[in-house]
Amino acid sequence: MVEIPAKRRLGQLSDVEDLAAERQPTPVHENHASLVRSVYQTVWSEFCEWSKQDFANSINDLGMPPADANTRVKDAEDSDIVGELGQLNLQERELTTLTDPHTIILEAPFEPPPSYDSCNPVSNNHFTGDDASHMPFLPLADDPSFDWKGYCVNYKYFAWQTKFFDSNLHAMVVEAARRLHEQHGFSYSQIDDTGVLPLSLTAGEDGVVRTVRYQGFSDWAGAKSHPVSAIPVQAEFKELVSQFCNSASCMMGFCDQHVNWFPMPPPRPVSPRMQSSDLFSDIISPCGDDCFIVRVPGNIPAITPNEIDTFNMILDYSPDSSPCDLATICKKPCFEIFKRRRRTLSDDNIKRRPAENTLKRPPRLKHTMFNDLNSAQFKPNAPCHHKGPCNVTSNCACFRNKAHCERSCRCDSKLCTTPFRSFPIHSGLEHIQVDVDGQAAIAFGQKQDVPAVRNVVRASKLIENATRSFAESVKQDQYRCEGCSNVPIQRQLWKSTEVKPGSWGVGLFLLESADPGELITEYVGELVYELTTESRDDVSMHRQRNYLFNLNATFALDSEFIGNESRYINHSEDTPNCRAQVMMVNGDHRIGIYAQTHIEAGAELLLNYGPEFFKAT
Ligand SMILES: C[S@@+](CC[C@H](N)C(=O)[O-])C[C@H]1O[C@@H](n2cnc3c(N)ncnc32)[C@H](O)[C@@H]1O
Repeated sequence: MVEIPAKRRLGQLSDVEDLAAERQPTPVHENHASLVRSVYQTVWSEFCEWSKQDFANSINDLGMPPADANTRVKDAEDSDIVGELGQLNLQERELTTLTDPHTIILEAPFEPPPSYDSCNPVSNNHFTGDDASHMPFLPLADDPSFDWKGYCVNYKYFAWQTKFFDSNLHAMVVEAARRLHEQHGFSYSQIDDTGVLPLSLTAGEDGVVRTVRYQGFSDWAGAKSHPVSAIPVQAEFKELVSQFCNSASCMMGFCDQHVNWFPMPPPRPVSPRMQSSDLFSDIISPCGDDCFIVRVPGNIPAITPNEIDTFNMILDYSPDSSPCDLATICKKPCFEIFKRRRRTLSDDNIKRRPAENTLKRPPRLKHTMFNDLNSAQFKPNAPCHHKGPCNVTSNCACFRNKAHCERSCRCDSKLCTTPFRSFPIHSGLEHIQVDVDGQAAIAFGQKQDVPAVRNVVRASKLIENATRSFAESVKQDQYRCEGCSNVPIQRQLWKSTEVKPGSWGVGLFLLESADPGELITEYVGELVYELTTESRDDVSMHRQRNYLFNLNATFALDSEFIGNESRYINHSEDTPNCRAQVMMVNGDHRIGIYAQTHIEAGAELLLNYGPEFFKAT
């Protein structure tokens, strides 16, 4: 019998995977490694057997009859057709049967087009930091004038030496892990601890549990189901949660930029607050014929222990989810899930959530104030009066205090950075900010360095006046903040554009007109550190095409490999019609492209890249 280490005992569980491990029967084999080896070997031989047939089918799909065991692939030296075009004879069984060889000589009547790399479309910045030390491929390998030796200095390995992803190997490892987990009660870390499988399941970013999600798999019937869903939900849960962005001000789902900086805290079990009958009130329409609101649950079929575990785990963390949602996750009919929930969570033990209008208001502070963990050292900033964003150039207190803007900086009028607009009123206070719907007013006092001045103004008369004059000011467009481009950037209110041949290679053209100061688009790409900027520069300098944008003291934005249409905006020193501006948006620096003059629909967008750009390339 294998001893479960003390830290894995119930009541001291640190994570979901441990929980999953606890729910499984204790492994009965003395030697984990030999069991893992034997399961992996079985999977391996099943897979190889299947892949032979799969290979034959693939060849068949290409129009060739499947090769039999006697088929011999011709050696290169046997062949008299190597390097020549031939006609494929589909009637023949031999793999290399090509007939009627002839050579075609193409005379190139035009210059080859400049080589373009593919660029994946994205709508927001992605954090890359530094490129890995392995090189995916040698760029410009067919260009003798490229200094490939100099370029290689930036890397230690070729990717195939260290990071070669063999999807067949992944499929086998995942299937072996599934069998070990489901049939023998192994957790992922127990499997990894044996060191038998050729790939680690849990090794952070490179662990199969994570990378398997991005892989395409062949349709191997040997795996019980698709390998991704074959991973037991219990073990995947913690991994999945960590993929969500935990930045309160980020508006992107599956945000790639903050995930490493603001990791989600580990999930914690939640007490149920809804009795079974309460669940009906949340459903607007049935999810299908099996929905619990239309079908009376009768006898329900038995389910496997693993399915029960999955169901229990989801109830632990999300007990008040609708049965319709639970049914989708558990892949079971909705009425069945409802019945199981009622059986598992008895109404007698559920303390109902009070109806909304009986909710007790939490005690309020008398005044809304800053709440800083290090309050003794905390010095609120005076609002900025400089032009442009809070950055290294402005060197203002917001910038020096880092992230201070996100919490407190509501810049002075004409520089506001949130959905608030500022305007003066005659109230003895410096100015009042009213939100765009005119719902609330916040007063700023004369002395911004006293925290208490950020009181919510309670005098309803004042709010009423403020709201009225705000509405008037908006109508008259008097207080339009020229520098306030955060709202359009946050909401990605981009203009329609078109990419087509422009003044230099490909360019970007407006499809609708833009007025001065209007946001046209955001320059997005990879956030990279300086070292990576330098190594990427080797290629862009050689090609004379560069998509790097200096963002701040730490990062550059590179839209060479991922980006949006803004990467095609060409340069003009004398007649630029748009300008780039680095904005601090909810704590992140982002680059907005704004109209500098009135731009008619159809015009090419032109930006002044600045004096350094063409010196560098
Ligand atoms: C951000 S990209 C602009 C899109 C680029 N035209 C393309 O085809 O992908 C910047 C590159 O465009 C070219 N470029 C843009 N404006 C230029 C100009 N006024 N003079 C020379 N080259 C220019 C340079 O090769 C520069 O490195």
